[in-house]
Amino acid sequence: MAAAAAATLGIRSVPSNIWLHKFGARTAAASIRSRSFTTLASLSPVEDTEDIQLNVIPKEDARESVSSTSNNNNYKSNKSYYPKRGQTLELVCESLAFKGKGVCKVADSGFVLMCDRALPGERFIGRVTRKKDNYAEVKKLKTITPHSDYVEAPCEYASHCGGCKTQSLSYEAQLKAKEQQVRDLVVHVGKFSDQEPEFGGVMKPIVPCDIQFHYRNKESEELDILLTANASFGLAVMMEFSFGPKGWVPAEQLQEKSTDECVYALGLHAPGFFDKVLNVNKCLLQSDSANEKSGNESRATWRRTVIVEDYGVQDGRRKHHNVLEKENENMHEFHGYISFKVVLATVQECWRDPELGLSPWNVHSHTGFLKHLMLRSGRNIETGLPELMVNFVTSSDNPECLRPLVEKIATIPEVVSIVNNVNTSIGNTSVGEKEYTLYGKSTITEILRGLTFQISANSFFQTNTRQADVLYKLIEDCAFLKADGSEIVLDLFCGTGTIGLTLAKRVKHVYGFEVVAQAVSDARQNATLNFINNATFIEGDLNKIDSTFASNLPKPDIVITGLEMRSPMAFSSMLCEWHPADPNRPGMHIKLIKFLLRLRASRIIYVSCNPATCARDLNYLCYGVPEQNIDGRYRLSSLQPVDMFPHTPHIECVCSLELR
Ligand SMILES: C[S@@+](CC[C@H](N)C(=O)[O-])C[C@H]1O[C@@H](n2cnc3c(N)ncnc32)[C@H](O)[C@@H]1O
Repeated sequence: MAAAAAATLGIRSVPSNIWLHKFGARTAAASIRSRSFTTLASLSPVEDTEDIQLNVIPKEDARESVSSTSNNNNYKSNKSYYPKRGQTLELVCESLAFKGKGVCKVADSGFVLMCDRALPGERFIGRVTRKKDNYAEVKKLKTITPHSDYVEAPCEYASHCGGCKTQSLSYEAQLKAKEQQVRDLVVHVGKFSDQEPEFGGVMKPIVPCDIQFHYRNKESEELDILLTANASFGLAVMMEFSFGPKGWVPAEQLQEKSTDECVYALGLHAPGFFDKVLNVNKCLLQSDSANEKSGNESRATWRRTVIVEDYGVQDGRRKHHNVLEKENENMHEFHGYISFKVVLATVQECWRDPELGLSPWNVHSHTGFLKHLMLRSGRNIETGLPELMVNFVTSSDNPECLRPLVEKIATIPEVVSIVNNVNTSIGNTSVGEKEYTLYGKSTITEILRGLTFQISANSFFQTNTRQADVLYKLIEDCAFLKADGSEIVLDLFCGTGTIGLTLAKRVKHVYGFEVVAQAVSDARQNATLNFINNATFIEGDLNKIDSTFASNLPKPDIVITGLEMRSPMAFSSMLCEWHPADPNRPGMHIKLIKFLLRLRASRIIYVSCNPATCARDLNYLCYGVPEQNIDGRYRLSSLQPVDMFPHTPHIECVCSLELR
């Protein structure tokens, strides 16, 4: 069957490397070796090692011994080499993989080493920290030669915060790396052949995020970057801060910081640590470099200067509001940002006050009250001005404790909603079992593709509204709607109904499925708000469907599937073996894949923010799952990467599949 599919589709690679289903160390090495690469890990001693002692691997430590030396790296091996935990190597980063980890390879064997914060082209010394059968993780100890697309990272937290890992890579290089990553995954996981002429037409160049060019000065870039700071959140639309009992200060800054800065933190998680919170205070409030700028001052800088100089956090709000009211245009993200900054400053200013009796959540002892502060911005649909939702996530049900904070925040004009999500679980999630509205409304609004959307605290909404507009336009283009009102659209993972509703006016009916009750209720409300009466939203878990799923609905012509990235997936699907029936695997559940293959809608538009699982699911839909006797039925007609979040590892893909 697979062979037949290959013949029909033309662009499937010959399955000599079984990347997808049997990706053990041997196959990994073989597959990687079959690709051309010029940068290799070296075992040769490094001259300038200072305190870093490079380990030359003893023969007995390698599974297969290392032989002679000499090639570009003065090293040559004719056998595989597998480094051990604790060993120190000189490495060159070749490319970026999922989650922005740098990919390096051992000479000749092609054994893969992944290193956080290594950037393509960078030569560095790294220590192996974790070893798996088919790859190892490495901690960067020292850069020997930086990558060639180096730019100065504008944010002071760049090297410590878990969000914007690629700030010091030029934006062009970031785009190139993201595009390459998608291409690699589609070829090696999806098993589509990039050697076929059709591939060029299928794989589109990445769509950049134009926000890069909106605020040209460094200050403004810093704003953008901060707004993308918490990995999954985007530009001026949503930010999540965590409370912690002890602030985390990077080792190199310990000397500079006063000790009281380490006590009770509210900020961003240190990369890779669920229990370390980097206090975000100065970064959002500092004015130094804005004040240094003169003459050629952009509007953005001017606004920022106004805020910084005249906008006393407590007293100047009205003044700032007046400034905002005089402004219009498409600057609402920036306005939203300023409001974020003021809310954060206000909370930072008073939450530690002992009289309030508020304590931060301790992830180890499971004590404390305040877990997260979530800020979400939308737009007032009449004025276009930003409106903000402030969401306190607490560990227990005691909203009255928040009253003094609420009173202060409520005086910020842009704040229209303050809610409290109560999450009594010991986990770190922000969705509460209970939600209280402590001030104003329980939702905010946003405008997207000419429609108005209402968003609750726990409903998904694309976090970079400006780029979401671009994304949704691409989806609309891929849908090739007849626009004669005859088609049925099935919008899976519909969130607040955004994608389906943007198509609704040109089709017969939209059916949306979503697991979060609040989002379903928002979606229904959004249909009403936009006078759309041909959309039905249904609550349900798409991982738990049975053979009767959607059997009572008319057969859809177009299926949109807009998946979510779930946290623990990393790049494992690219490098590790996985089982297609594993219900915990991220991406689409195999039951859903089977459903789609049975359904045979003419077109599927698969929107994903995880190119690894996306590539795997595309493989299923096109080539089937031979182990389960499932035949593929689709042809990948286009794959469009989109950069929604510059400086972060995130990549969105819009894939169009046509029924064969
Ligand atoms: C990335 S969001 C996309 C939402 C929407 N398609 C959009 O573009 O705005 C993914 C959505 O899938 C929902 N979701 C996640 N797992 C689900 C499941 N098992 N069943 C149904 N919906 C799910 C989430 O609640 C979220 O609203």
